[in-house]
Amino acid sequence: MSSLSIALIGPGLVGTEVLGQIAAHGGAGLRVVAVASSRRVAVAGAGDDGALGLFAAADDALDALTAAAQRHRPCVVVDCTASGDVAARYPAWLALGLHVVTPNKKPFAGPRLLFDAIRSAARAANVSALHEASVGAGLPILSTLSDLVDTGDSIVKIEGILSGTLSYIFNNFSSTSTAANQTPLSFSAIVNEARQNGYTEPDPRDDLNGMDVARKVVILARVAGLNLSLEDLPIENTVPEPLRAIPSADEFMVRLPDFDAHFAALNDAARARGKVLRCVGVVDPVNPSASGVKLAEYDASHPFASLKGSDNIIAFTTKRFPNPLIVQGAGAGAAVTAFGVFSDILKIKRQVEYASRLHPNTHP
Ligand SMILES: NC(=O)C1=CN([C@@H]2O[C@H](COP(=O)(O)OP(=O)(O)OC[C@H]3O[C@@H](n4cnc5c(N)ncnc54)[C@H](OP(=O)(O)O)[C@@H]3O)[C@@H](O)[C@H]2O)C=CC1
Ligand SMILES: N[C@@H](CC=O)C(=O)O
Repeated sequence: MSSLSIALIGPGLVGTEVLGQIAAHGGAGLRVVAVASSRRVAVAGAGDDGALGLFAAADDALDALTAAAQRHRPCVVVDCTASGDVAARYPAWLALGLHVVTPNKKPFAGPRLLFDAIRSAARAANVSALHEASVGAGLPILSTLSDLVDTGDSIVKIEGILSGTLSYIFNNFSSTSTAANQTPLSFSAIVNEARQNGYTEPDPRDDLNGMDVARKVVILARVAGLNLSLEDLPIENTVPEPLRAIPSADEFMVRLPDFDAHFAALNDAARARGKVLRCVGVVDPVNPSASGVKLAEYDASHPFASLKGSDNIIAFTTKRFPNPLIVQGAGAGAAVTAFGVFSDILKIKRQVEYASRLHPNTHP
């Protein structure tokens, strides 16, 4: 018996993996009642055991998904897009009594008004809007931060490598250049690998221009109780100026090798000083103007210098943890991101089951 329905938007890399993990777990007691992309939707019939229909073209795919979600409450809308338009619908979904789970950063890092509207709509309708995977993919970063804040700790600083893509790029770039017996991989070749591995945003410039990290900095700051927005942050943009306005991501990738020498020079200059390049995000509640995204050089002995693969590392310095509490592990890729989404869904399922034991005949 399924106690919770799923209406999933965005069956791309992450969305397909979420559906795959649910199926591989025998359905996990969940029932998928709608799947929508930008122009197509498949929905289940109105009856309790209606199967998911064929994926059909629709101008109003999200309206059809919303109607199916309402018919099958309690239901979680799972947003696996990177869309601001989809994000703008969260307050309405929550007000309808639908839960929301997402790895999308835009709803929580965009306009402060939307962030506040999401939180107050969720409170008013007694439903959840969970987004663990929006920072650090499947790593327990937002849940750890919420627990620290909710139990009265004071956040002194949050600092870390928050991009799986930039971690992968700079970990590999510094290591291939320093190994004497290895042909160094070019910057553009490593960016291409990160894209093929599923670490980048749909447009890899959203990683390279610092915006993905900046969004994570804003989310961390807001969950920590600070009133910070993207406009308040200095953000270091590593995309070469002539490539910033190119319309398509594919064309950007074709032109990127023209700038390999520029990136090799940056890397070699750091190396000559015995350092490596790393892109770091900082939330500093004590001195908010020190918050931001920077490309900095680190000694080889620094914990940020020895990461592997797409690892993220986040250090929470707090009143209780003057020696920081550290969370580290793979911070991008379909499997770990879908794990973060799936585990948020299961948290809601447990709440729904508990509530229905306490108050049979009511939902959500
Ligand atoms: N990749 C990773 O490691 C991580 C990703 N994330 C986040 O996960 C999200 C998904 O990323 P990813 O799977 O790589 O992206 P993809 O580009 O692979 O998939 C995006 C999906 O969203 C759909 N979509 C886009 N716009 C709309 C819209 N307006 N209405 C309905 N559907 C829409 C697309 O459908 P169509 O083709 O029809 O446009 C596509 O199915 C992003 O927010 C990303 O930041 C978070 C953590 C880690
Ligand atoms: N593009 C992002 C994906 C996860 O948020 C990253 O590289 O970290």
